[in-house]
Amino acid sequence: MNKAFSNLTNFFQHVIDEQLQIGQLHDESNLVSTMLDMINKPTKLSSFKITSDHLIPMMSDVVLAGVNAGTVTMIWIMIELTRHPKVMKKLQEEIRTTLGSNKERITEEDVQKVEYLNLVIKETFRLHPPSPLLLSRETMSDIEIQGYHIPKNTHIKINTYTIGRDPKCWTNPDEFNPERFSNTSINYKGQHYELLPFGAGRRSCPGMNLGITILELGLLNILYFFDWSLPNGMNIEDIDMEEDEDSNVTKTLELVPTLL
Ligand code: HEM
Repeated sequence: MNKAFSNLTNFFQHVIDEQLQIGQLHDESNLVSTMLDMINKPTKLSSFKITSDHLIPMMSDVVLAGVNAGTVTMIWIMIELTRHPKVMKKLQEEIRTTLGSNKERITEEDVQKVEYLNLVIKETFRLHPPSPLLLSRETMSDIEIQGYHIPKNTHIKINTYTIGRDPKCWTNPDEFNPERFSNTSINYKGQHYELLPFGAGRRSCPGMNLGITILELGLLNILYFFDWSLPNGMNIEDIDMEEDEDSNVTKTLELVPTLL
């Protein structure tokens, strides 16, 4: 682990050095450039000041906390779409109709235009939250929950995986059915405790908006330009639906793209 972190730190330092060499500050589309720019800007005494010590930890947050959860969610979405061809067809038709034909590139402006994609994302988060136990919490005082006494300083895990499949919260909870979200205001922003893929409260995910944008942009691209099928000889029943044993669940899936 030390070796892996040391390699990662060297890599981040290399990216920073490269950016410093290019010397093009004020580029808002580039995170490293933006942070370097903030280091040089004067700040009010009372506000948070970014220094060069913050750079590598912040880059590592973005890569470690940000890349895996989005990647795993995208893989689970593709798995569920492959297992449910009618949903895949409906989604691709809606994407292609909404965005129009002959598009050369999907851009951020296209994100959030496709309502059904949002339902598919919510339904996948419900069944496959990428951080099923969230971050641990610790009780600050003795509390009583449903007759159970929980002492001060107890570590608590919130099991969003089980909540997402709880029949008290969801009708036919094991069924993948994005339409269940069509007439409800339930979203993943931390106010609805039955769906908490980004957690809730002060320690909820600060990268939610970026995570959702990356997810939508990636999915729009792969679903607009390509049709997807399982490799020859593989059937829907052969898809492994087990989560890997990991608190930050990982997953793989092999699919064959066909360019439209
Ligand atoms: C689909 C994408 C993502 C999902 C599902 C996700 C999910 C989560 C969850 C469940 C937590 C724990 C929240 C809690 O315990 O209440 C968390 C924390 C965190 N996430 Fe994300 N995340 C995503 C993307 C990102 C991105 C893109 C970034 C950064 C660019 C990011 C940065 C972080 C950080 C720094 C924390 C720790 C916050 C703290 O300790 O206070 N995440 N995320």
